[in-house]
Amino acid sequence: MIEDREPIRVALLGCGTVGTEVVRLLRDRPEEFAARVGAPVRVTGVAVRRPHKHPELPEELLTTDSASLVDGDVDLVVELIGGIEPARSLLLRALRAGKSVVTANKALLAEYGSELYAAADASGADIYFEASVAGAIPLLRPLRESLAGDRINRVMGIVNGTTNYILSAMDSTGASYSETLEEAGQLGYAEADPTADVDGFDAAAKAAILASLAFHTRVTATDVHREGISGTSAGDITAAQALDRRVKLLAICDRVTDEEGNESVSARVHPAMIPRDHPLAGVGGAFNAVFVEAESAGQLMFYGQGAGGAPTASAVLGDMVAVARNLVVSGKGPRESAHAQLPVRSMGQTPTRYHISLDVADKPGVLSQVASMFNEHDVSISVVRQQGRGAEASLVVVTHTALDAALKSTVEEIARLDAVREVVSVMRVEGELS
Ligand SMILES: NC(=O)c1ccc[n+]([C@@H]2O[C@H](COP(=O)([O-])OP(=O)(O)OC[C@H]3O[C@@H](n4cnc5c(N)ncnc54)[C@H](O)[C@@H]3O)[C@@H](O)[C@H]2O)c1
Ligand SMILES: N[C@@H](CCO)C(=O)O
Ligand code: NA
Repeated sequence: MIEDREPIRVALLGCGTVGTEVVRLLRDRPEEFAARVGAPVRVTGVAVRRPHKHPELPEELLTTDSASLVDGDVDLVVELIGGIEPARSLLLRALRAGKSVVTANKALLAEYGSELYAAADASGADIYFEASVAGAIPLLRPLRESLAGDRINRVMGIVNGTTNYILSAMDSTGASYSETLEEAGQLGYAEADPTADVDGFDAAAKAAILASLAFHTRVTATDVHREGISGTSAGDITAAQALDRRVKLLAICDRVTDEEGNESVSARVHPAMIPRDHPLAGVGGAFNAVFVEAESAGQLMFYGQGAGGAPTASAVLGDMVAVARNLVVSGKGPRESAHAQLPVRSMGQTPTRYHISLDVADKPGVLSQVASMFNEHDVSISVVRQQGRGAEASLVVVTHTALDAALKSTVEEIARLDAVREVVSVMRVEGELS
């Protein structure tokens, strides 16, 4: 009988938005979990900061002493505190003692992932972290396991719900960035301090995790070029609409092969214009979606709820079942795979495409002056649109692919031309043939 087996003892660290849902789901369906695992799963302690805030939990489970909980008789430590410390020390402590770990902590993994993997490897413990990227969406397990026999060339997606909510609202209502951010806060999407979301830190940590798994290379958050959406204006959104495009904050991880066949990787987070008929353009509100392009599998798309208590708890519970099953059969989950160790490109050396919208003087020769700047930097132009507006005219240029540094310096020089009154919008373009 399953219920007669030794239970898998779980320590939960942190009981906030996600932790509360994990506890609820475990308590609602204990028999189902036992049947799927092959042994009962029992929470033996919950570390919290303020026990009086958790009247829903039996008092004997609650503790403020996380370290003693980790050191006690537990088989699995589930970390839902977030941030670097004390999460890092607590997880290292657990792993070094041979206790497996499930975490949703992208900030920690993106900075100290290798340290955690090494500790897990040394003691034979498991580390699972599906909830850390794109919440409920099964994405990391497909990368770590299902696609382990393929060769991934690109991972591109929307991995932050808060910013996607803001950009979607700006696109549909024409509202300004600050109005929409306030709204997102009221609806509970944006964090109390929304910096991690709107400045792209959250998405950059996720991009580092995705690039590491996709390219079997250690990529940390500092390797990821990061631009948030605080500089995205209603003018950028309108400029995108005029070209039948939408602005999305994208995390993009690429395998880049140079002319000599040398491979490297690049990882970046920035707003980009994508065609309105691109599947990522239709991802609205706080949803996430990620495209994976693999050599044999072709294009895959993962879509669903990337944030929120219950959706994120679904991913945590899936990982808990995986670890518990491994414990029952004395198996092991996947280890770190960083054998390729490809060099990481700087943003300047990453191939991108730009959309540039300019207010220019409406007189002859302006177009050729602008065009010659692109020529000088060896950047070729894909689309040019010029529209007269009385004394002023607007000029829109979309380039072909070039190195980002060349595109950036071209724009800087164009901005200095006398005939250019204002650079209205500069944004990268993704999701179409160059
Ligand atoms: N909320 C989401 O939508 C979501 C989605 C994906 C991943 N995550 C990740 O899940 C983790 C938890 O997020 P959350 O939204 O539940 O955060 P939260 O702030 O709601 O919960 C964290 C809890 O940990 C507690 N805590 C802080 N320090 C502690 C300590 N030393 N010991 C014990 N408890 C402590 C806090 O009091 C709080 O209750 C984070 O790593 C986050 O990035 C969250
Ligand atoms: N703040 C994050 C939570 C999920 O990681 C978001 O908005 O996507
Ligand atoms: Na996920």
